[in-house]
Amino acid sequence: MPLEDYKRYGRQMILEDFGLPAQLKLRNARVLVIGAGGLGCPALQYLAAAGIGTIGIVDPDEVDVSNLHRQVLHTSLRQGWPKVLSAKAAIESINPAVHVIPHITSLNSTNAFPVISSYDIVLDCTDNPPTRYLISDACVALDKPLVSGAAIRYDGQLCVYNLPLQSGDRGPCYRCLWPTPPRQEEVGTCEEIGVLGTVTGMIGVLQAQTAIQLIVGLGPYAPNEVGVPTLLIYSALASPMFRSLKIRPKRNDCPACGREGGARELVEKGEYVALCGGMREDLEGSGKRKGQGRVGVKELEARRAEVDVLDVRSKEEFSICHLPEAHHVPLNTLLHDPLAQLSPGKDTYVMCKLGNDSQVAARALRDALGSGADRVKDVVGGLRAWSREVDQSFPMY
Ligand SMILES: Nc1ncnc2c1ncn2[C@@H]1O[C@H](COP(=O)(O)OP(=O)(O)OP(=O)(O)O)[C@@H](O)[C@H]1O
Ligand SMILES: [Zn+2]
Repeated sequence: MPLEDYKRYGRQMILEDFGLPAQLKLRNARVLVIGAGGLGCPALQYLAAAGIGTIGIVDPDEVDVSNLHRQVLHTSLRQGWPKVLSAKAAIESINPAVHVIPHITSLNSTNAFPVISSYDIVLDCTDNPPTRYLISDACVALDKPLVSGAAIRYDGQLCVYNLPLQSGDRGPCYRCLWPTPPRQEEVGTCEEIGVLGTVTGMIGVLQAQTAIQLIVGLGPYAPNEVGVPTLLIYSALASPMFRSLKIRPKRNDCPACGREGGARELVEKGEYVALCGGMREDLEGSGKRKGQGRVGVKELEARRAEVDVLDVRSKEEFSICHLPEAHHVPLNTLLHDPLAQLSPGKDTYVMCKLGNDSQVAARALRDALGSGADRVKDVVGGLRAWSREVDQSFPMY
């Protein structure tokens, strides 16, 4: 090891059960981090600082200002950079000895095997169910331990899937634990429902720590330990904040890890988006489609004085910004008693941030109304489209 590295890593090398051998294991290790966002950034930061020799990073996305409260490797000056290159630059300034391999691409069923195969351990730091199933299946097929993290709102989870056990067998995979994908309406993104930066930080750091322990063989992953797979549940608002659940062994009927070759076939079939309920076709908020019962923001602008504008966002979001004439009814209140929210004799234009919840609300209002339902419209693209197409000074969050 270079002389300087004795000093650089001295504080961790003197730890019991660590020493020079552990440091050399870290240097020889190859770790793949998929997603350089809220979880990936803190994970990468600590993996690099600890001296992991080779780190691959996969992400197709670019740095946006809305990432910076939690994606701590990216900076204001690197807005617009590919996240992978921004993370690489940050890592190189922390520890120039780390060899960073950039993969500026989305992991998909075509590239999963070639990308993952040359690494020893995989960290799932992504944010969507189709990718989680794909990563898990590919790790089962390639026999790689998978350190999986998730965080949303004030809550997070951590689990090691496909964990090598002392018996020679493997722990359960993601599919064993979550055989059925969540319904689309249960899946919210950070953009839609929010996340605290320190929560993704907690889970990302735990992912890095778990990877280090797996590489070195520490604690539950020491060679003489049984290595019981657990699901760690973190909730910043709960007391205690951490709970740990022992999870069941792998399922014999798991389509991925329950039979030889199953996982490989699943990756090759590549039906991940379909498995998770297809694209959010009818709930997409891109602002492009204007069907029956939908209006664009230009029409809202033209008619805002004569219609009733109903804003169905949460009270927190409404307090951040709203149209002055908007009348506020959070989605859940509206769904509880749709008709109570309608102003008589006026057309109602329903809006939200992106144009997803407003569709749900408008549908409920129309169903409740029966005849005359066409007086209820939802505003395509929501306030995001308003801030882009009508009033650029309107705050967007
Ligand atoms: N299939 C995939 N392959 C590689 N990276 C992925 C894949 N799916 C998601 N990601 C990346 O995982 C990261 C997840 O980060 P995070 O959850 O913090 O969300 P974000 O997309 O950056 O932000 P926001 O949801 O606020 O727009 C993102 O950078 C995203 O591009
Ligand atoms: Zn399984």
